[in-house]
Amino acid sequence: MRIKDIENTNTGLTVENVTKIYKTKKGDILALDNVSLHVQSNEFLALLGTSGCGKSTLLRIICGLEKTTEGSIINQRKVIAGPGADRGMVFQAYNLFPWMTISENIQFGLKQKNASRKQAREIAEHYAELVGLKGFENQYPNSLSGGMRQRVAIARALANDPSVLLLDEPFGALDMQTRGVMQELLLDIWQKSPKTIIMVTHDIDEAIFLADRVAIMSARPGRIKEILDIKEGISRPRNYHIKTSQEFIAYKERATDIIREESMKLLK
Ligand SMILES: Nc1ncnc2c1ncn2[C@@H]1O[C@H](COP(=O)(O)OP(=O)(O)OP(=O)(O)O)[C@@H](O)[C@H]1O
Repeated sequence: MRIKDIENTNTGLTVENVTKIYKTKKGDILALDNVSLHVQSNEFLALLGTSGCGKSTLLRIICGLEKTTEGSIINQRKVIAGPGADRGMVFQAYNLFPWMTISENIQFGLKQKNASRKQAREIAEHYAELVGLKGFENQYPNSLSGGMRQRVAIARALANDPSVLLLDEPFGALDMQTRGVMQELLLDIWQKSPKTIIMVTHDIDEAIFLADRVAIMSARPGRIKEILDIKEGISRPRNYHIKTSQEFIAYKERATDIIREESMKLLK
C-alpha cells in the first residue's frame, strides 16, 4: 500500500518500509531492514526479539527521536517528522525529574502545552489516581520504590493524552513480583483509557500476557519474522491464571522457538 493510501484509509499507526543504517567510525550498521507493520487504533502490540535486533531503534523511530534512513511512520494518517504529543514514550530508566514532586513530574508535558495551572493539577491528580498513586502527589521520586517511579513515568506519558503509548522495556528494572503487579496494572489502565500501545520487552510471558499481537523480529538486521495473533487464542479480560493455560503455553513455545532460532544465528 502506498503512503497516500494509508493516509487516506487507515487510522492507527503504520511503519512503512523502514530501513535504518547507523553510520559509525567502524562502518555502517544496518539495524532495521525494510520493516513494515500496521498497528490498529487501541491495539496492544508487543515487540520481541534477540538482543540488538533493533527493537529500541524501531520504537525510537516511531517516537521521532531517531530518523529513518528509508521509509516512514504514519500515525493517524499523518507522516511523522519528529517527536509529537500524539506519541508518549516510557523508558526502562524512569527518567523522572528528581527535583520535581510526583505531581509536577506528571504535569511536565502539560505545562509545555500551555495548560492552566488548575487544569494541569487536575489532570495530574486524575492520572496519579489511575496508576494507584493518589496521596503521593507531593512526594519526590527518591522516596518512591522502582515500581512506583515507573507508575509516575506511565502517568506522565498518559497525561498528554497521546494516541500511541510507546513502552521500551518499562518493567525491565523491576523484580519479578513487582513486574507481575505492573503488568496487571497496565492492562487495567489500558482498559480504562484505551490507547494504541507498542511495547518492547525481552520477556516472552509478558508479551503474550499483555498483547493482542506479538511481533517477533529476526536477529540483526531487524525484520518482522512472524506475528503471533494472541487475541485469537486468549480472550480478554485477562488475569494471571491464563499464564498456565494450554493456549498460553502453545504461544510461548512458538515464540521461544523463533527467538532461539534467531539467537543461534548470532553464534554463527
Ligand atoms: N546510536 C547508535 N549508533 C550506532 N549503532 C547503534 C546505535 N543505536 C543502536 N545501534 C546498533 O543498532 C543495533 C540495534 O540496536 P537496538 O538498541 O535497537 O537493539 P535492541 O533490539 O533494542 O537491543 P536490546 O534488546 O539489547 O536492547 C545494534 O547493533 C546496536 O549496536
